[in-house]
Amino acid sequence: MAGKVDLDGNPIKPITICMIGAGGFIGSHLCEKLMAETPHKVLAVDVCNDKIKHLLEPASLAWADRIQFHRINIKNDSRLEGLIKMADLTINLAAICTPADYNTRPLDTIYSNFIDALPVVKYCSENGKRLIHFSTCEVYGKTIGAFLPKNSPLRQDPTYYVLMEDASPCIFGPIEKQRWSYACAKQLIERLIYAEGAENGLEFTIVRPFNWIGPRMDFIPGIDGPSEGVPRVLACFSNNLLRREPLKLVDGGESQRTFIYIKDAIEAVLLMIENPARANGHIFNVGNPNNEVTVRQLAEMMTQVYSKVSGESSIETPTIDVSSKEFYGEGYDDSDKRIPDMTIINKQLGWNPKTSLWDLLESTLTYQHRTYAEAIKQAMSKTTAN
Ligand SMILES: NC(=O)c1ccc[n+]([C@@H]2O[C@H](COP(=O)([O-])OP(=O)(O)OC[C@H]3O[C@@H](n4cnc5c(N)ncnc54)[C@H](O)[C@@H]3O)[C@@H](O)[C@H]2O)c1
Ligand SMILES: O=c1ccn([C@@H]2O[C@H](COP(=O)(O)OP(=O)(O)O[C@H]3OC[C@](O)(CO)[C@H]3O)[C@@H](O)[C@H]2O)c(=O)[nH]1
Repeated sequence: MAGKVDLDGNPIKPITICMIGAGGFIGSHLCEKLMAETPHKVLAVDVCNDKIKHLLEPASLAWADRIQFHRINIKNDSRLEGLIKMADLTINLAAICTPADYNTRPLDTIYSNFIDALPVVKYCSENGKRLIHFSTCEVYGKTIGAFLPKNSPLRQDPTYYVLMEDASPCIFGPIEKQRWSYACAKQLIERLIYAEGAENGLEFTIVRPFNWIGPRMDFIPGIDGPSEGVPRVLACFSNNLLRREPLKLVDGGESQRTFIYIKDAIEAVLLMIENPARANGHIFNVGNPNNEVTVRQLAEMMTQVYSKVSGESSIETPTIDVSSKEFYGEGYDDSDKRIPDMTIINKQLGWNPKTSLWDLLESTLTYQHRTYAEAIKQAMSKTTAN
Protein backbone atom coordinates (compact mmCIF):
# COMPACT_ATOMS: atom_id res chain seq x y z
CA MET A 1 0.00 0.00 0.00
CA ALA A 2 2.86 2.38 0.83
CA GLY A 3 3.86 4.79 -1.92
CA LYS A 4 0.81 4.22 -4.13
CA VAL A 5 0.41 6.97 -6.72
CA ASP A 6 -2.55 8.16 -8.77
CA LEU A 7 -2.78 8.11 -12.58
CA ASP A 8 -0.77 11.35 -12.75
CA GLY A 9 2.03 10.10 -10.50
CA ASN A 10 0.94 12.01 -7.37
CA PRO A 11 0.96 10.21 -3.99
CA ILE A 12 -2.51 9.06 -2.87
CA LYS A 13 -3.37 10.47 0.58
CA PRO A 14 -5.59 8.40 2.92
CA ILE A 15 -9.13 9.84 3.02
CA THR A 16 -12.37 9.27 4.95
CA ILE A 17 -15.36 8.13 2.89
CA CYS A 18 -18.99 8.37 3.99
CA MET A 19 -20.55 5.46 2.08
CA ILE A 20 -24.35 5.50 2.10
CA GLY A 21 -25.89 2.13 1.13
CA ALA A 22 -22.63 0.40 2.15
CA GLY A 23 -24.52 -2.70 3.27
CA GLY A 24 -25.85 -3.53 -0.21
CA PHE A 25 -24.45 -5.55 -3.11
CA ILE A 26 -22.12 -2.90 -4.59
CA GLY A 27 -21.37 -1.33 -1.20
CA SER A 28 -20.18 -4.64 0.25
CA HIS A 29 -17.72 -5.20 -2.62
CA LEU A 30 -16.49 -1.61 -2.47
CA CYS A 31 -15.93 -1.85 1.31
CA GLU A 32 -14.03 -5.13 0.82
CA LYS A 33 -11.76 -3.54 -1.79
CA LEU A 34 -11.12 -0.40 0.30
CA MET A 35 -10.27 -2.43 3.39
CA ALA A 36 -8.03 -4.97 1.62
CA GLU A 37 -6.15 -2.70 -0.78
CA THR A 38 -6.19 0.92 0.42
CA PRO A 39 -5.49 2.97 3.56
CA HIS A 40 -8.83 4.81 3.38
CA LYS A 41 -11.42 4.95 6.21
CA VAL A 42 -15.10 4.14 5.66
CA LEU A 43 -18.09 5.46 7.59
CA ALA A 44 -20.54 2.80 6.40
CA VAL A 45 -24.18 3.95 6.49
CA ASP A 46 -27.11 1.59 5.89
CA VAL A 47 -30.27 0.23 7.48
CA CYS A 48 -28.74 -3.23 7.49
CA ASN A 49 -25.25 -4.74 7.57
CA ASP A 50 -25.65 -8.48 6.84
CA LYS A 51 -23.51 -8.29 3.67
CA ILE A 52 -20.59 -6.50 5.41
CA LYS A 53 -20.65 -8.35 8.77
CA HIS A 54 -17.46 -10.19 7.75
CA LEU A 55 -15.71 -6.80 7.51
CA LEU A 56 -17.00 -5.49 10.87
CA GLU A 57 -16.32 -8.46 13.16
CA PRO A 58 -14.21 -9.62 14.96
CA ALA A 59 -12.50 -6.50 16.34
CA SER A 60 -9.12 -8.16 15.65
CA LEU A 61 -9.49 -7.66 11.86
CA ALA A 62 -6.50 -5.81 10.38
CA TRP A 63 -8.75 -2.92 9.23
CA ALA A 64 -10.97 -2.74 12.34
CA ASP A 65 -10.02 0.91 13.02
CA ARG A 66 -10.80 1.93 9.41
CA ILE A 67 -14.45 0.92 9.15
CA GLN A 68 -17.40 2.00 11.32
CA PHE A 69 -21.01 0.96 10.75
CA HIS A 70 -23.81 3.50 11.34
CA ARG A 71 -27.32 2.04 11.24
CA ILE A 72 -29.11 5.03 9.77
CA ASN A 73 -32.17 5.45 7.58
CA ILE A 74 -31.26 8.53 5.52
CA LYS A 75 -34.95 9.43 5.18
CA ASN A 76 -35.11 10.76 8.69
CA ASP A 77 -31.86 10.89 10.65
CA SER A 78 -30.15 14.08 11.70
CA ARG A 79 -26.79 12.30 12.13
CA LEU A 80 -26.32 12.17 8.35
CA GLU A 81 -25.01 15.72 7.94
CA GLY A 82 -22.43 15.19 10.71
CA LEU A 83 -21.06 12.09 8.96
CA ILE A 84 -20.85 13.88 5.61
CA LYS A 85 -18.98 16.75 7.33
CA MET A 86 -16.51 14.28 8.92
CA ALA A 87 -15.72 12.72 5.50
CA ASP A 88 -13.66 13.98 2.55
CA LEU A 89 -15.88 12.15 0.06
CA THR A 90 -19.47 10.87 0.12
CA ILE A 91 -20.53 7.93 -2.05
CA ASN A 92 -24.32 7.53 -2.32
CA LEU A 93 -25.49 4.03 -3.26
CA ALA A 94 -28.77 4.01 -1.31
CA ALA A 95 -31.78 3.26 -3.47
CA ILE A 96 -34.72 1.04 -4.25
CA CYS A 97 -33.31 -0.52 -7.42
CA THR A 98 -35.17 -3.75 -8.21
CA PRO A 99 -37.47 -3.50 -11.29
CA ALA A 100 -40.27 -5.46 -9.56
CA ASP A 101 -40.71 -2.41 -7.29
CA TYR A 102 -40.79 0.31 -9.96
CA ASN A 103 -44.35 -0.34 -11.18
CA THR A 104 -45.76 -1.81 -7.93
CA ARG A 105 -44.26 0.73 -5.46
CA PRO A 106 -43.71 3.80 -7.66
CA LEU A 107 -44.03 6.29 -4.79
CA ASP A 108 -41.42 4.52 -2.63
CA THR A 109 -39.23 4.24 -5.75
CA ILE A 110 -39.43 7.96 -6.57
CA TYR A 111 -38.92 9.01 -2.93
CA SER A 112 -35.95 6.69 -2.54
CA ASN A 113 -34.19 7.68 -5.76
CA PHE A 114 -34.95 11.42 -5.75
CA ILE A 115 -36.34 12.89 -2.52
CA ASP A 116 -34.10 10.89 -0.14
CA ALA A 117 -31.00 11.72 -2.20
CA LEU A 118 -31.68 15.50 -2.04
CA PRO A 119 -30.26 16.14 1.48
CA VAL A 120 -27.11 14.18 0.56
CA VAL A 121 -26.50 16.47 -2.44
CA LYS A 122 -27.35 19.56 -0.38
CA TYR A 123 -25.02 18.66 2.54
CA CYS A 124 -22.15 17.94 0.12
CA SER A 125 -22.71 21.19 -1.75
CA GLU A 126 -23.08 23.36 1.38
CA ASN A 127 -20.05 21.84 3.11
CA GLY A 128 -17.76 21.79 0.06
CA LYS A 129 -17.52 17.96 0.03
CA ARG A 130 -16.97 15.77 -2.98
CA LEU A 131 -19.82 13.44 -4.06
CA ILE A 132 -19.83 10.22 -6.10
CA HIS A 133 -23.48 9.49 -6.86
CA PHE A 134 -24.75 6.15 -8.19
CA SER A 135 -27.26 6.61 -10.99
CA THR A 136 -28.10 3.90 -13.55
CA CYS A 137 -27.91 2.88 -17.21
CA GLU A 138 -31.73 2.97 -17.05
CA VAL A 139 -31.58 6.76 -17.51
CA TYR A 140 -31.10 6.02 -21.23
CA GLY A 141 -34.40 4.10 -21.28
CA LYS A 142 -35.02 2.64 -24.73
CA THR A 143 -32.65 2.93 -27.72
CA ILE A 144 -33.46 5.12 -30.74
CA GLY A 145 -33.24 1.90 -32.77
CA ALA A 146 -36.21 0.44 -30.88
CA PHE A 147 -38.45 2.90 -32.75
CA LEU A 148 -37.22 1.91 -36.22
CA PRO A 149 -39.16 -0.67 -38.28
CA LYS A 150 -38.19 -4.24 -37.26
CA ASN A 151 -36.53 -4.90 -40.65
CA SER A 152 -34.70 -1.55 -40.94
CA PRO A 153 -30.96 -2.02 -41.68
CA LEU A 154 -30.33 1.06 -39.50
CA ARG A 155 -31.02 -1.15 -36.47
CA GLN A 156 -27.55 -2.66 -37.07
CA ASP A 157 -25.91 0.79 -37.02
CA PRO A 158 -24.29 1.55 -33.61
CA THR A 159 -25.39 5.19 -33.95
CA TYR A 160 -28.90 3.95 -33.17
CA TYR A 161 -28.11 1.87 -30.10
CA VAL A 162 -24.74 2.59 -28.43
CA LEU A 163 -25.38 4.67 -25.29
CA MET A 164 -23.17 7.76 -24.88
CA GLU A 165 -23.10 9.84 -21.70
CA ASP A 166 -22.85 13.19 -23.48
CA ALA A 167 -24.91 12.51 -26.61
CA SER A 168 -27.66 9.89 -26.18
CA PRO A 169 -31.20 11.00 -25.33
CA CYS A 170 -33.18 9.60 -22.37
CA ILE A 171 -36.21 7.82 -23.87
CA PHE A 172 -38.89 6.65 -21.44
CA GLY A 173 -42.39 5.27 -22.02
CA PRO A 174 -45.67 6.99 -21.08
CA ILE A 175 -46.46 7.88 -17.43
CA GLU A 176 -48.87 4.95 -17.09
CA LYS A 177 -45.89 2.66 -17.68
CA GLN A 178 -44.71 3.12 -14.11
CA ARG A 179 -41.58 1.07 -14.80
CA TRP A 180 -39.95 4.39 -15.68
CA SER A 181 -40.55 5.92 -12.22
CA TYR A 182 -37.04 4.79 -11.20
CA ALA A 183 -35.25 5.98 -14.35
CA CYS A 184 -37.04 9.32 -14.23
CA ALA A 185 -36.17 9.89 -10.54
CA LYS A 186 -32.54 8.97 -11.24
CA GLN A 187 -32.47 11.32 -14.22
CA LEU A 188 -33.79 14.24 -12.18
CA ILE A 189 -31.25 13.71 -9.37
CA GLU A 190 -28.50 13.58 -12.03
CA ARG A 191 -29.73 16.91 -13.41
CA LEU A 192 -29.83 18.43 -9.92
CA ILE A 193 -26.27 17.27 -9.15
CA TYR A 194 -25.07 18.58 -12.50
CA ALA A 195 -26.72 21.95 -11.79
CA GLU A 196 -25.16 22.09 -8.28
CA GLY A 197 -21.82 21.58 -10.02
CA ALA A 198 -22.49 24.30 -12.58
CA GLU A 199 -24.04 26.90 -10.26
CA ASN A 200 -22.48 26.20 -6.84
CA GLY A 201 -19.21 24.43 -7.68
CA LEU A 202 -20.15 20.99 -6.25
CA GLU A 203 -17.38 18.49 -7.05
CA PHE A 204 -19.29 15.47 -8.32
CA THR A 205 -18.97 12.25 -10.28
CA ILE A 206 -22.02 10.35 -11.54
CA VAL A 207 -21.76 6.59 -12.13
CA ARG A 208 -24.12 4.79 -14.53
CA PRO A 209 -23.74 1.05 -13.80
CA PHE A 210 -24.70 -1.35 -16.63
CA ASN A 211 -25.94 -4.58 -14.96
CA TRP A 212 -23.14 -5.30 -12.48
CA ILE A 213 -23.47 -8.87 -11.24
CA GLY A 214 -21.69 -11.22 -8.83
CA PRO A 215 -21.86 -12.80 -5.38
CA ARG A 216 -24.17 -11.22 -2.75
CA MET A 217 -26.47 -9.69 -5.37
CA ASP A 218 -30.00 -9.32 -3.94
CA PHE A 219 -31.47 -12.39 -2.21
CA ILE A 220 -32.81 -15.87 -2.77
CA PRO A 221 -36.59 -15.81 -2.14
CA GLY A 222 -37.58 -17.80 0.97
CA ILE A 223 -33.96 -18.19 2.11
CA ASP A 224 -32.50 -14.75 2.81
CA GLY A 225 -35.38 -12.66 1.49
CA PRO A 226 -39.18 -12.76 1.27
CA SER A 227 -40.70 -15.90 -0.39
CA GLU A 228 -42.80 -13.77 -2.72
CA GLY A 229 -40.02 -11.23 -3.43
CA VAL A 230 -38.76 -10.73 -7.00
CA PRO A 231 -35.03 -9.87 -7.13
CA ARG A 232 -33.02 -8.91 -10.25
CA VAL A 233 -32.48 -11.45 -13.02
CA LEU A 234 -29.26 -13.03 -11.68
CA ALA A 235 -30.94 -13.96 -8.39
CA CYS A 236 -34.23 -14.98 -10.09
CA PHE A 237 -32.41 -17.41 -12.39
CA SER A 238 -30.11 -18.64 -9.58
CA ASN A 239 -33.19 -19.37 -7.46
CA ASN A 240 -34.80 -21.34 -10.34
CA LEU A 241 -31.59 -23.35 -10.90
CA LEU A 242 -31.14 -24.10 -7.19
CA ARG A 243 -34.76 -25.32 -6.96
CA ARG A 244 -34.54 -27.26 -10.24
CA GLU A 245 -37.43 -25.34 -11.79
CA PRO A 246 -37.65 -23.69 -15.26
CA LEU A 247 -36.16 -20.22 -15.65
CA LYS A 248 -38.92 -17.71 -16.48
CA LEU A 249 -38.34 -15.67 -19.64
CA VAL A 250 -40.29 -12.43 -19.47
CA ASP A 251 -41.96 -11.64 -22.81
CA GLY A 252 -39.83 -14.29 -24.51
CA GLY A 253 -36.46 -13.13 -23.08
CA GLU A 254 -35.75 -10.99 -26.14
CA SER A 255 -34.37 -7.94 -24.32
CA GLN A 256 -30.61 -7.54 -24.49
CA ARG A 257 -28.21 -6.67 -21.68
CA THR A 258 -24.47 -6.35 -21.21
CA PHE A 259 -23.35 -7.86 -17.89
CA ILE A 260 -20.15 -6.90 -16.07
CA TYR A 261 -18.41 -8.69 -13.21
CA ILE A 262 -18.72 -6.73 -9.98
CA LYS A 263 -14.97 -7.01 -9.33
CA ASP A 264 -14.11 -5.35 -12.69
CA ALA A 265 -16.60 -2.57 -11.98
CA ILE A 266 -15.23 -1.93 -8.48
CA GLU A 267 -11.78 -1.31 -10.05
CA ALA A 268 -13.37 1.56 -11.99
CA VAL A 269 -14.93 3.03 -8.84
CA LEU A 270 -11.59 2.89 -7.02
CA LEU A 271 -9.97 4.82 -9.89
CA MET A 272 -12.69 7.49 -9.52
CA ILE A 273 -12.11 7.69 -5.75
CA GLU A 274 -8.33 8.05 -6.08
CA ASN A 275 -8.24 10.33 -9.15
CA PRO A 276 -10.60 13.22 -8.30
CA ALA A 277 -9.00 15.59 -10.82
CA ARG A 278 -9.85 13.15 -13.63
CA ALA A 279 -13.26 12.07 -12.30
CA ASN A 280 -14.84 15.32 -11.06
CA GLY A 281 -17.51 16.81 -13.29
CA HIS A 282 -17.93 13.59 -15.28
CA ILE A 283 -20.71 11.09 -15.84
CA PHE A 284 -19.30 7.59 -16.44
CA ASN A 285 -20.87 4.54 -18.08
CA VAL A 286 -19.45 1.49 -16.28
CA GLY A 287 -20.19 -1.71 -18.15
CA ASN A 288 -18.78 -4.41 -20.41
CA PRO A 289 -19.83 -3.92 -24.05
CA ASN A 290 -18.30 -7.31 -24.96
CA ASN A 291 -20.67 -9.28 -22.72
CA GLU A 292 -23.94 -8.73 -24.59
CA VAL A 293 -26.64 -11.43 -24.58
CA THR A 294 -30.40 -11.67 -24.85
CA VAL A 295 -32.06 -12.71 -21.60
CA ARG A 296 -32.84 -16.05 -23.27
CA GLN A 297 -29.11 -16.56 -24.01
CA LEU A 298 -28.30 -15.60 -20.42
CA ALA A 299 -30.73 -18.28 -19.19
CA GLU A 300 -29.16 -20.89 -21.46
CA MET A 301 -25.63 -20.00 -20.40
CA MET A 302 -26.52 -19.96 -16.69
CA THR A 303 -28.14 -23.39 -17.07
CA GLN A 304 -24.97 -24.78 -18.67
CA VAL A 305 -22.62 -23.16 -16.14
CA TYR A 306 -24.75 -24.24 -13.17
CA SER A 307 -24.71 -27.81 -14.40
CA LYS A 308 -20.90 -27.66 -14.55
CA VAL A 309 -20.37 -26.14 -11.09
CA SER A 310 -23.05 -28.17 -9.26
CA GLY A 311 -22.46 -31.48 -11.02
CA GLU A 312 -26.24 -31.78 -11.54
CA SER A 313 -27.78 -32.41 -14.97
CA SER A 314 -30.18 -29.76 -16.19
CA ILE A 315 -33.96 -30.36 -16.08
CA GLU A 316 -35.96 -31.43 -19.14
CA THR A 317 -37.64 -28.04 -19.73
CA PRO A 318 -35.00 -25.49 -18.68
CA THR A 319 -37.01 -22.35 -19.58
CA ILE A 320 -40.63 -21.22 -19.86
CA ASP A 321 -42.11 -18.02 -21.29
CA VAL A 322 -44.19 -15.72 -19.07
CA SER A 323 -45.85 -12.42 -19.90
CA SER A 324 -44.49 -9.30 -18.19
CA LYS A 325 -47.99 -8.60 -16.84
CA GLU A 326 -48.06 -11.99 -15.12
CA PHE A 327 -44.47 -11.65 -13.84
CA TYR A 328 -44.21 -7.96 -12.86
CA GLY A 329 -47.84 -6.75 -13.00
CA GLU A 330 -49.47 -3.77 -14.71
CA GLY A 331 -47.23 -0.88 -15.79
CA TYR A 332 -44.07 -2.87 -16.59
CA ASP A 333 -42.03 -1.90 -19.63
CA ASP A 334 -38.45 -2.70 -20.63
CA SER A 335 -35.18 -1.36 -22.04
CA ASP A 336 -34.58 -3.17 -25.34
CA LYS A 337 -30.76 -3.05 -25.47
CA ARG A 338 -27.92 -1.58 -23.39
CA ILE A 339 -24.46 -1.19 -24.87
CA PRO A 340 -22.27 1.32 -23.01
CA ASP A 341 -19.97 3.62 -24.95
CA MET A 342 -16.61 3.47 -23.18
CA THR A 343 -14.86 6.51 -24.67
CA ILE A 344 -15.12 8.82 -21.65
CA ILE A 345 -14.10 6.36 -18.94
CA ASN A 346 -11.27 5.14 -21.16
CA LYS A 347 -9.95 8.63 -21.79
CA GLN A 348 -10.28 9.87 -18.19
CA LEU A 349 -9.32 6.76 -16.21
CA GLY A 350 -7.78 4.33 -18.72
CA TRP A 351 -10.17 1.63 -17.42
CA ASN A 352 -11.40 -1.44 -19.27
CA PRO A 353 -13.42 -4.46 -18.06
CA LYS A 354 -11.68 -7.86 -18.23
CA THR A 355 -13.96 -10.76 -17.31
CA SER A 356 -15.99 -12.69 -19.89
CA LEU A 357 -19.63 -13.56 -19.20
CA TRP A 358 -18.85 -17.27 -18.96
CA ASP A 359 -16.06 -16.69 -16.40
CA LEU A 360 -18.08 -14.31 -14.27
CA LEU A 361 -21.03 -16.71 -14.25
CA GLU A 362 -18.75 -19.58 -13.29
CA SER A 363 -17.42 -17.80 -10.20
CA THR A 364 -20.82 -16.33 -9.27
CA LEU A 365 -22.77 -19.58 -9.64
CA THR A 366 -20.07 -21.45 -7.69
CA TYR A 367 -20.75 -18.95 -4.89
CA GLN A 368 -24.54 -19.34 -5.22
CA HIS A 369 -24.28 -23.14 -5.09
CA ARG A 370 -21.95 -23.12 -2.06
CA THR A 371 -24.02 -20.53 -0.22
CA TYR A 372 -27.56 -21.72 -0.89
CA ALA A 373 -27.82 -25.32 -2.17
CA GLU A 374 -28.03 -26.92 1.27
CA ALA A 375 -30.48 -24.34 2.68
CA ILE A 376 -32.75 -24.77 -0.36
CA LYS A 377 -32.67 -28.56 -0.03
CA GLN A 378 -33.74 -28.28 3.62
CA ALA A 379 -36.44 -25.71 2.90
CA MET A 380 -37.82 -27.86 0.07
CA SER A 381 -37.83 -31.07 2.09
CA LYS A 382 -39.69 -29.25 4.92
CA THR A 383 -42.35 -28.09 2.43
CA THR A 384 -42.76 -31.64 1.05
CA ALA A 385 -43.06 -33.09 4.59
CA ASN A 386 -45.82 -30.58 5.43
N1 LIG B 1 -26.19 -3.47 -9.35
C1 LIG B 1 -26.34 -2.87 -10.53
O1 LIG B 1 -26.09 -3.44 -11.57
C2 LIG B 1 -26.83 -1.46 -10.61
C3 LIG B 1 -27.23 -1.01 -11.88
C4 LIG B 1 -27.68 0.30 -12.01
C5 LIG B 1 -27.68 1.15 -10.91
N2 LIG B 1 -27.28 0.70 -9.70
C6 LIG B 1 -27.32 1.66 -8.58
O2 LIG B 1 -26.25 1.41 -7.68
C7 LIG B 1 -26.68 1.62 -6.33
C8 LIG B 1 -26.41 0.38 -5.49
O3 LIG B 1 -27.05 -0.74 -6.07
P1 LIG B 1 -26.95 -2.22 -5.47
O4 LIG B 1 -27.07 -3.13 -6.62
O5 LIG B 1 -25.80 -2.33 -4.53
O6 LIG B 1 -28.33 -2.26 -4.65
P2 LIG B 1 -28.63 -2.81 -3.18
O7 LIG B 1 -30.11 -2.79 -3.02
O8 LIG B 1 -27.92 -4.08 -2.95
O9 LIG B 1 -27.98 -1.70 -2.25
C9 LIG B 1 -28.62 -0.51 -1.85
C10 LIG B 1 -28.40 -0.35 -0.35
O10 LIG B 1 -28.97 0.91 0.04
C11 LIG B 1 -29.58 0.74 1.31
N3 LIG B 1 -30.60 1.75 1.50
C12 LIG B 1 -31.71 1.95 0.72
N4 LIG B 1 -32.44 2.96 1.22
C13 LIG B 1 -31.80 3.40 2.33
C14 LIG B 1 -32.08 4.41 3.28
N5 LIG B 1 -33.19 5.15 3.21
N6 LIG B 1 -31.19 4.62 4.28
C15 LIG B 1 -30.08 3.85 4.38
N7 LIG B 1 -29.76 2.87 3.51
C16 LIG B 1 -30.62 2.65 2.50
C17 LIG B 1 -30.18 -0.67 1.25
O11 LIG B 1 -30.43 -1.18 2.55
C18 LIG B 1 -29.11 -1.43 0.49
O12 LIG B 1 -28.19 -2.05 1.37
C19 LIG B 1 -28.15 2.02 -6.42
O13 LIG B 1 -28.23 3.42 -6.38
C20 LIG B 1 -28.60 1.51 -7.78
O14 LIG B 1 -29.65 2.29 -8.32
C21 LIG B 1 -26.88 -0.59 -9.52
O1 LIG C 1 -36.88 -14.09 -13.85
C1 LIG C 1 -36.63 -13.14 -14.64
C2 LIG C 1 -36.16 -11.87 -14.24
C3 LIG C 1 -35.89 -10.89 -15.17
N1 LIG C 1 -36.09 -11.13 -16.48
C4 LIG C 1 -35.76 -10.10 -17.51
O2 LIG C 1 -34.36 -9.90 -17.47
C5 LIG C 1 -33.99 -8.56 -17.83
C6 LIG C 1 -33.07 -7.98 -16.79
O3 LIG C 1 -33.75 -7.88 -15.57
P1 LIG C 1 -33.09 -7.27 -14.22
O4 LIG C 1 -31.68 -7.60 -14.08
O5 LIG C 1 -33.95 -7.72 -13.10
O6 LIG C 1 -33.26 -5.71 -14.37
P2 LIG C 1 -33.01 -4.64 -15.52
O7 LIG C 1 -31.77 -4.91 -16.26
O8 LIG C 1 -34.22 -4.55 -16.36
O9 LIG C 1 -32.91 -3.32 -14.65
C7 LIG C 1 -31.80 -3.08 -13.80
O10 LIG C 1 -30.78 -2.47 -14.58
C8 LIG C 1 -29.98 -1.71 -13.77
C9 LIG C 1 -30.78 -1.38 -12.53
O11 LIG C 1 -30.87 0.04 -12.47
C10 LIG C 1 -30.18 -1.76 -11.21
O12 LIG C 1 -29.75 -3.07 -11.23
C11 LIG C 1 -32.08 -2.14 -12.66
O13 LIG C 1 -33.12 -1.26 -12.91
C12 LIG C 1 -35.32 -7.84 -18.04
O14 LIG C 1 -35.61 -7.84 -19.41
C13 LIG C 1 -36.34 -8.71 -17.30
O15 LIG C 1 -37.63 -8.60 -17.87
C14 LIG C 1 -36.56 -12.39 -16.91
O16 LIG C 1 -36.75 -12.64 -18.11
N2 LIG C 1 -36.82 -13.33 -15.97
